[in-house]
Amino acid sequence: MSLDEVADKEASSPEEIQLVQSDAKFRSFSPPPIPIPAAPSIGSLVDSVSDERLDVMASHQSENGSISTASSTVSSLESEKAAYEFLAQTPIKSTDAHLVEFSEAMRTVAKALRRVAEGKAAAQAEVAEWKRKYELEMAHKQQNKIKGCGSCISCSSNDLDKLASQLTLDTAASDQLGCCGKHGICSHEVLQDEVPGPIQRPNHKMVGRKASFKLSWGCNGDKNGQHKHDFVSFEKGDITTAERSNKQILLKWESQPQTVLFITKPNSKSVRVLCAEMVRWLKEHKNINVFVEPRVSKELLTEDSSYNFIQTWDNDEEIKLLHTKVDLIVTLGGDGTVLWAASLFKGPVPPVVAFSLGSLGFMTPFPSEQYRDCLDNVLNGPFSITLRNRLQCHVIRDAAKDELVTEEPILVLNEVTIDRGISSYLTYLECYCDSSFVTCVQGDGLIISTTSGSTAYSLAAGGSMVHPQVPGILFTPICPHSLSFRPLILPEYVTLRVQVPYNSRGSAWASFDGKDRKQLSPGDALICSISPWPVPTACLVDSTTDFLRSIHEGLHWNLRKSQSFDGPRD
Ligand SMILES: NC(=O)c1ccc[n+]([C@@H]2O[C@H](COP(=O)([O-])OP(=O)(O)OC[C@H]3O[C@@H](n4cnc5c(N)ncnc54)[C@H](O)[C@@H]3O)[C@@H](O)[C@H]2O)c1
Ligand SMILES: Nc1ncnc2c1ncn2[C@@H]1O[C@H](COP(=O)(O)OP(=O)(O)OP(=O)(O)O)[C@@H](O)[C@H]1O
Repeated sequence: MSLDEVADKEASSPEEIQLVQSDAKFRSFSPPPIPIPAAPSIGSLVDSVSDERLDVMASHQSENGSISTASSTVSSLESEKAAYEFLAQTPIKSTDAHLVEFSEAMRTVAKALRRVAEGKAAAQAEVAEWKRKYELEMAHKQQNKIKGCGSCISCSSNDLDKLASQLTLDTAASDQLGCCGKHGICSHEVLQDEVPGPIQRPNHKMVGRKASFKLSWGCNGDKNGQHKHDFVSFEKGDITTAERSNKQILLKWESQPQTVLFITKPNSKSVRVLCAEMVRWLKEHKNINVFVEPRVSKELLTEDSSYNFIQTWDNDEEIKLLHTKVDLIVTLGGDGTVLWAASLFKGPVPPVVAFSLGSLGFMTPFPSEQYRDCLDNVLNGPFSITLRNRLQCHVIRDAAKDELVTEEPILVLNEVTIDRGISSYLTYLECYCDSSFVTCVQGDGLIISTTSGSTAYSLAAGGSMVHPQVPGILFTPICPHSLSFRPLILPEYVTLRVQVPYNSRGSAWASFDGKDRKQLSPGDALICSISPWPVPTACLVDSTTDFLRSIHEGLHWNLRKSQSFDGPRD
C-alpha cells in the first residue's frame, strides 16, 4: 500500500481527502522528497518519517501549547493508528516545512547569483575606469613624445612619468593628475587633434582642435593657490590635515575656446529669441563655431537661412563624440535644462555656462540679460567652477543575472529615486553600503542624491542642503513609515545597493533626475556610486557665493523679519 493509499484510507471527510490529496500533489513537486518507501509496512512507514518530521510535529505541538502532548504523541507513534492520524493531520505542515526550506535554499542561491551579477557590474565599471586611465596615460605620453609639454613650463617629463605612475587612486580628482599635476589639472588628456566624427556635413566647417585648459585649486579665494591631492599628511607618525578640501577651483584656458554647444529649454519663445541672438553674436563677434540640438537647428534655419553656419548631429553615435568637439556648453533655461545637458554626456562633460531662464535656478547663476559680459569673461577666463559629482547607476535585473552584459549605466546629476510608482503598497527596499547592511526602507521610497541634488527632491523629502562641492552621497527616505528614519549623508567613495526583496508585495520604480522610469521587480537591484565624470559648471562669483545666493534667493532660506530693538533686554 502506498503512502497516499494509507492516507486516503484514513481521510474520511471531504476536507481531509482534499488535504491529503493536495499533500500528495505537493510531494510530487517538492524537490527535496520526503523519504517514502514504495510499499511500506507500518514499521518502515514510521521509520521513514524523518527526524525532521518529528521535529516539525513536536514544534507543531509545542506551538499549540502542549509540549507534554508532543512527547506522548511521539511515544504513541509506535501504534499504527497514531501514525495514520499523524499523517492525515500534519501532512501540509510538514511538507510546507520542506517547501519553505527548499524555497529558502533557492533564494540563497538566487541571492548568490545576484551578488555575482552585481559584482560583475561593479567590476565592469572599474575595468572601464582603468581602461580610461590607461588610454589617457598613453595619449598623454604620445602627445609628450611628439611635442613635449609646451604649455606647462615647469613640468619635466620625469615629473610626468612619476605622476603617471601615481595613477592608482580611485577618485575623479586623482584621475586627472597629468602633466600639470603639480600645479593643477591639464585638459590635454581628453584632447584630440583629429575628431573621428562619423558623418561630416559637407557644408559644415570642420571643428578645430579642442581648447586646452588648466584647473587650479585656490585657497580661501587665493586664486594663485596650488592644487594638492594629499589632504592629510602623516609625517613622523602624526596625522595632520595638510590642506583644506573646500578650495575654489579655477579654470584657465591655455588656448582659445573655439566651439560652443547650446542646449535650450524647448517651447519657450523667450529662449528661442535669446538663443538666436546669442548664436549670431558668438559667430560674428567671437568667431565661435556653434553646435545646437537638431530641433534648434531646424528652428533657426526656418527662421533665417543665414544661420547655415550652425552645426548639429544626426544620431546618438555623434552625441557620444560631442565632448571631443565642444569647449563650452551654454544652457538657456532652468535647472532642468542643465540636467538635460548633463544627461547628453555619458563621459567627460565640457564646462557648462548656465543662463537663468527658469523660476528657481540653483544651477543657473548667469543673468541672461548680461550674456555678452558673462560670455566674454568665460571665454577669456580664468573663471571659478563647481565640480559637480554625478552618480552612476546600474540596474541589475534578477532575470538577467547570468548574462555577461548588464544594462548601460545611467548618470544623474541630481538623484536617483526609487519609489512605489503607481502602487498603493509600501515600498520595501533592502539597502547596502559596500558590503554592510544599511536598512530596510518601508515607505514611499528612497532618494539617493548627489550634493548638487541636495537642494532638489531630497530637500523636499527632509534631507539636508549640502554645498555642491562637498564630496558625499545623500540617503534620504521618502515618507518612511517609521519615526526614527533620519536622512544620512555617506562619503563619496561608497557603493550603494538597493534591492527589491523577493518577498516585496510589488515592484519599485527608479527614476533618474526625474526622468526615465524603470521598473524594479522583486529580485532586481540598483547599484550607485560616484561617477568619474563630474559636471563642471561655471560660477558667476565662486562656488560658495553662488550656492548661498541660490538658497537665499531661490528658497528664501531662513527669511524672517528681524526682531526690533524696542522691547525687554538683559
Ligand atoms: N517634490 C519635489 O520637490 C520633487 C518631485 C519630483 C522631482 N523633483 C526634482 O525635479 C528634478 C527634475 O527637474 P526638472 O526641471 O526636469 O523637473 P521640473 O520641471 O518638474 O522641475 C523641478 C523643480 O526642481 C528644481 N530643481 C531641479 N534641480 C534642482 C537642484 N539641483 N537644486 C534645486 N532645485 C532644483 C527646478 O528648478 C524646478 O523648479 C528632479 O531631479 C528632482 O530633484 C522634485
Ligand atoms: N534641450 C532640452 N530638450 C528636451 N527637454 C528639455 C531640454 N531642456 C530642458 N528640458 C526639459 O524641460 C523641462 C523644463 O526645463 P527647465 O527646468 O529648464 O525649465 P523651467 O521648468 O521653466 O525652469 P524652472 O524649473 O526653474 O522653473 C525639464 O523637465 C527638462 O528636462
